[in-house]
Amino acid sequence: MFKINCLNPIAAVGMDLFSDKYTVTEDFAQADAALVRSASVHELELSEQLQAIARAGAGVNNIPLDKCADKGIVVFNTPGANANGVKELVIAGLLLASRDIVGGINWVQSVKDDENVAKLAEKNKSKFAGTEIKGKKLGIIGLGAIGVLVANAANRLGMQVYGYDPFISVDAAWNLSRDIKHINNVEDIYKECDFITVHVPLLDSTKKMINKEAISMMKDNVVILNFARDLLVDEVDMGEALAAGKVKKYVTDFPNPTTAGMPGALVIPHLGASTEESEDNCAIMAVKEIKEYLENGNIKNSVNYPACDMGICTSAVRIAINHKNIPNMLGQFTSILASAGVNISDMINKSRGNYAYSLLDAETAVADDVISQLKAIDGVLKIRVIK
Ligand SMILES: NC(=O)C1=CN([C@@H]2O[C@H](COP(=O)(O)OP(=O)(O)OC[C@H]3O[C@@H](n4cnc5c(N)ncnc54)[C@H](O)[C@@H]3O)[C@@H](O)[C@H]2O)C=CC1
Ligand SMILES: O=C(O)C(=O)COP(=O)(O)O
Repeated sequence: MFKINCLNPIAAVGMDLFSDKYTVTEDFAQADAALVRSASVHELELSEQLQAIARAGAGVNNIPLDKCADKGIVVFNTPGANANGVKELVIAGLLLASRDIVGGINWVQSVKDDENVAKLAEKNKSKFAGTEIKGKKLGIIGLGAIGVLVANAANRLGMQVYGYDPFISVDAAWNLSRDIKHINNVEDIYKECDFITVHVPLLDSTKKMINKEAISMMKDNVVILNFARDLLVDEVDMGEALAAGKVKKYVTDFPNPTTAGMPGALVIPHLGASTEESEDNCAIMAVKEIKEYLENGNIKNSVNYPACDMGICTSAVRIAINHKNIPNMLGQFTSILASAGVNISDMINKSRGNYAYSLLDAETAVADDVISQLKAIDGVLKIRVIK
């Protein structure tokens, strides 16, 4: 029986995929695998029993990836599963920044009991007038699952779209409309665009990428949208740029003590992925990843271990070994098995950075002391007999 812990509520349509071989535990310390959305895993103790964590979503900055890898815990995310939800909110953000829809709605509430509300509206509506997005220049930093959808949608709404992503994947490039202007230097986005939206992961290399220096290169009255992570933007610099009138609006999906009351900021309570469809898509993908890993040892969409697929085990035994990516690991595995008279029918070994993963299928049962010998090899982080 596998024990699953949910650190956040996970959509039922995903949880329902767990068969009667699984049970849900309230206790993270007892779990074989955990599901999480934005809850932080950084402070949690990682038990020996924990095999996998699946992030039902894209950003994995709430999970200590290297610490997990070092304990042989495979971390997954669900690439693209919530991208449409975010894209739609970004389009809403473009519109909310262009016309004072929020101010107008709040104003109506302030006169809602006046019987002349209709006349008052006609008299006051010019205070909330704005501009259209058609024809304006939109710069997109990060053309992954979300950036590409935003680019194509904004293009269809008549915007001139500029895209920057030095690490764009082949798939993303294929999906990008040919109308998107390919930018090689992010400064060209800063200098040219009326709207700039950021869709990169939070990494050391991207932290505070939108700062005083970047903003100083931008057009006056620029609108900046951040549906990626608050720490990508130096929000103290942002507050100053809004106060100085350099930035017209800062649309962010991340309330915090700096942004929540910031004049000129439109702050949304992290709703990008909070749609029924995105929540369902993420839950289904995350649960399938965990099941495939626990039941067959196969790894798909991991962010700290290599992809690895040896199908379903048809031999007597399957052993999964999470280990360091150092020389002679396979040599040691095979010689220990050979000395024990175990014939290997199939095997696979994949590496990613400092970590590697091996699956070995054997034709006969493998004794516990042989597994103990494998476990004792220097560089082995975790070992499981799956079947
Ligand atoms: N507001 C919300 O609810 C949500 C927010 N997010 C955030 O959005 C981020 C992006 O999500 P996805 O598009 O699904 O991820 P993704 O991994 O598909 O795309 C990220 C893209 O950023 C690019 N990139 C990395 N460093 C870059 C740099 N320095 N300059 C330009 N491009 C760079 C990568 O090459 C990749 O193409 C996530 O990491 C997460 O933080 C994601 C989903 C929901
Ligand atoms: O997928 C992401 O990166 C998100 O930011 C979505 O977060 P959530 O699952 O809505 O807490």
